[in-house]
Amino acid sequence: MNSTPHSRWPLPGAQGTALPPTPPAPLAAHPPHDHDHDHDHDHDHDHDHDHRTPAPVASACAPAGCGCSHGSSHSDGDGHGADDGNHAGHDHGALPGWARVGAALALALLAELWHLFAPAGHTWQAAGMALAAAAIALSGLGIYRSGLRDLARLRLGIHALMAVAVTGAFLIGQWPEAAMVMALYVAAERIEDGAMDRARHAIRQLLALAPDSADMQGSDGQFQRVPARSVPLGATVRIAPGARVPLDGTITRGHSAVNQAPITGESALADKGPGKPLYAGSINTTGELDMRVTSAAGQTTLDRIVHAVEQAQVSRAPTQRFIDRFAALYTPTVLVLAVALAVGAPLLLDWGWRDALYQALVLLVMACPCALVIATPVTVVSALTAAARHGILIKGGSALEAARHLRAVALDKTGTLTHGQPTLVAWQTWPEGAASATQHTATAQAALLLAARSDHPVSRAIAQALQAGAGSAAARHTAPTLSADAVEHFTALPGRGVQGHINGQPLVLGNLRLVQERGQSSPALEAALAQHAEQGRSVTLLADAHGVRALFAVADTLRAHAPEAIAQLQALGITTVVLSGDNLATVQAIAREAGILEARGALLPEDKLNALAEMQQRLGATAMVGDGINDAPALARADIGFAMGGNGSTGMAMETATVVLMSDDLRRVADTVGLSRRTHRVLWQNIAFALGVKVLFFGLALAGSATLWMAVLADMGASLLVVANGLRLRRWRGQR
Ligand SMILES: Nc1ncnc2c1ncn2[C@@H]1O[C@H](COP(=O)(O)OP(=O)(O)OP(=O)(O)O)[C@@H](O)[C@H]1O
Ligand SMILES: [Zn+2]
Repeated sequence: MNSTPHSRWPLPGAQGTALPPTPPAPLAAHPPHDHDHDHDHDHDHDHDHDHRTPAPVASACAPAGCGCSHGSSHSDGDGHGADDGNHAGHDHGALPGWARVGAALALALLAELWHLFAPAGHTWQAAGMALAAAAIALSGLGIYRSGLRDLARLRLGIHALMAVAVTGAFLIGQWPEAAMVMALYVAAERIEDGAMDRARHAIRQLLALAPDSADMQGSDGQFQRVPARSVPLGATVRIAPGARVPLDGTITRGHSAVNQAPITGESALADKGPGKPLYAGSINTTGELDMRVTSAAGQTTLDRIVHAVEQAQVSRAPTQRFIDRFAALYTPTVLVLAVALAVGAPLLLDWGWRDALYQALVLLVMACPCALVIATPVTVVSALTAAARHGILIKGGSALEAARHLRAVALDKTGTLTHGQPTLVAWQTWPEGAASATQHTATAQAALLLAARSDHPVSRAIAQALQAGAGSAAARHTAPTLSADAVEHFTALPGRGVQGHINGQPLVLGNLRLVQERGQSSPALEAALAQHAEQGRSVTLLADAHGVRALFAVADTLRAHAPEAIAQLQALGITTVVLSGDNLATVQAIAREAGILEARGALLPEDKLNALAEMQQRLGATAMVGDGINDAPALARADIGFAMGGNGSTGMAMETATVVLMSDDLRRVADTVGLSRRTHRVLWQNIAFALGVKVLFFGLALAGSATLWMAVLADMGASLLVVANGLRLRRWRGQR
């Protein structure tokens, strides 16, 4: 339970995350780039990426070396990790700018017209060929260069195939077509490149929501507008009504309704006052607020969301790995077929060698798996972005794809089904009525001291309530003397409570399990506990060496959307189970309220892990939803770990989880499953379509009636359609 927004954030790439290792340069190292995504940024961003990420950046390219777009055209497949630095430059060398592509297209068109209308004769013919050659040179030099490099390494990249196809077509007298094919191919690559880039950087638009300047209080007490980047931690910043919050902070003065949609995806306004966290990018609607800055520019929750999504895009989704493997086989297979056609058709089918060669060249162009290969990353990246915008931070394509297989969801109780902010509703000394007034006060003091040392929600509830009592009572003057250091040998007992010595006396504050283990339980005590448990309250006991001295009952409230969320999961055919460290009767009461049929209580962290493994065995793929340190092992073990990311969650849980629910809204679990199913549908629509087009052209080529530029246009058309279909996911809205 940390209290500042920045300290309880999943540190992308920190130990134990599902993210790939964080590259050394954090977001903050690129502040100038971070906000300029409105103009043509292909270059900046790709370079940005190339040195920030160890893996190929969501590059769709198959190991076989498809040259297909995505700002990368990695003809040097396996060289990615090794020579990141220089392939960035080489990629862009392969693709000329739009001006040159346009000029090449115009020249190719001219060559085509020349071919049709120019009078016969060697001079005219030669001039036409020169036009075509110019078009090819303008657009295709980079392709030739990387194609040759691939050939030299005995790798059959699409660039090599294109170079061969275009040269071959030119040589067999199809020079206008050769020119058109090269120009169209390069144009298509550029378009895909841009689309992929836009999809990948759509998440960056979130960053623009945090203003670049802040009204900071100077040493003279006056507020002055300064660049947000120069605001130090701890500074006071004022946010006018209607303005956006520039940095993360804690409110020090004022009350207002705040729209936190960029962070939580929740456009419902949150009422906030002193002590509450504010997130950069949120809109302050009604009142003026002052806040103490808790995270510098580049380190805000918003920055971290964007960074986490970008990291997620780097990791390859399973479908993508499958397509990559497929593409690696597809290209050489088509190549073999092309050679077979060129050699076999004249011998076996009596085709003219020119026709056979031509159709073989068509097959070479078709060997490009572009549409197939771009279909997956565009779709996955769009889905991850849409999810982030709705407060679902998915840390990798694998989790996105896995969610649709979920058969069961295990939920933690405290902080997940409930708000995790219990309050003390009753306390009494034990045995009942035996304590004098002084003993009563001393007991409260001891419990307060122990509880105050712990971050556990139960302890905090006890400490808060007893503190308030102590502050107003006659005991006020004794409180300062027994300060926190009055507790010696303080230890947390996970799943049980805490222990420590006060005035040399060993004391424990914990649950019934702890007291039973110490042999200090009794039927009377357990009966008293059962009464509270029936009402969903958790009971904590204070005990010394001689026995139980007091009993504290805390109650937590069910999250508003919990019953609806559980119903949604059940409607999806997903079994829900509560796994809690709290005692069983209490857990059962809360589970009943939420509509969950199965409840397990009194679980230690390792028991939670075992319970989860048992669910995986019995029910199939199981997710865990949790918020606490005691949930971390189960979150890691689960097929998908969901962490509550809003108020009160522990950084540990968020680091371990593969999905963080920024809004603490349990309905997002069902939403994630829905998005996963939707993504899966789009992925396979795309794959089927891209393959269908290839099969169609295959047939046409074998029938001898495909033309080169039809093949290129079809490849381009298929790529564009597939990209458009994938981008549709950016508009996904969840179930509401
Ligand atoms: N620091 C503590 N102070 C007081 N009680 C504690 C403390 N730690 C654990 N307990 C007791 O042990 C029980 C189990 O704790 P644990 O942290 O494993 O689960 P929890 O967070 O309360 O519940 P859940 O598993 O549903 O989140 C708590 O319900 C509480 O009664
Ligand atoms: Zn292609």
